[in-house]
Amino acid sequence: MRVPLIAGNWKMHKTLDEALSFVRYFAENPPGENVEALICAPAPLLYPLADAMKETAVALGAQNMHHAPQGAFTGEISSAMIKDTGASYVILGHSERRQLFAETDASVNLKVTKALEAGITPILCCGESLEEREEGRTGEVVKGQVIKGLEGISEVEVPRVVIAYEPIWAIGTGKTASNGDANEVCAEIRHLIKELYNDEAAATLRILYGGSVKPSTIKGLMAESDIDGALVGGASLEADSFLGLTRF
Ligand SMILES: O=C(CO)COP(=O)(O)O
Repeated sequence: MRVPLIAGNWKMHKTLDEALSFVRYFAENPPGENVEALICAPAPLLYPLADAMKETAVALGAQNMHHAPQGAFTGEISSAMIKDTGASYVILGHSERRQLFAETDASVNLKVTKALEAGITPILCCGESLEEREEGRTGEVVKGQVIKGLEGISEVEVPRVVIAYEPIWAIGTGKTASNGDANEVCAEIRHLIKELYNDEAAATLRILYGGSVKPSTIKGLMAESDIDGALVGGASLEADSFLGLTRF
């Protein structure tokens, strides 16, 4: 049984005060039952949030990491640093990082490998651009990103990976893939995992949809066969809205 995962990606939002008041709200208003709720916060907030979240049923994640254990990489953070904070997830290969910070499938693959080694759950992001969708290349692009992102990951480790399908054209635009279209791509990803690994890995690995998900749209998405949760930007910033996402 795959436990649904509702993950908020705060991106570059929130000061410490704002983040702590968000968490205080959760101490009083727990997320829905039988759902794993996760906030992926900016790096400077990880230590104080881990401390504040001890009282809540919400897990904590980072939004990126470097693959090297340490070194001359100004501005970067390592898997050990993330682990030290108490965070247990990391988003890797988000389309914003691929587009704005020149991340490649190869660099994302190194990060996925190192996150697993460190005992941190990687959320491997994939998704096509509008142009790629219009050219009918969605499946090819997404599968390529997943194959390359998982290169060298063993069948023992792969069930621990979370894959997030986020069509680029749906991120922050208010345009969402239809439930059926989102599910179709998630099902293709699951089928690919079965081909690359085995039935058990495909049945265990969680696949999220992301792109303008809101409390009003979560129920329909979660009713689909191959969508195991959501990776949410804008609608995860307000505590009440995030809470609504976990109660579908
Ligand atoms: O990029 C996203 C989550 O990682 C999606 O962002 P929005 O929910 O704001 O569209």
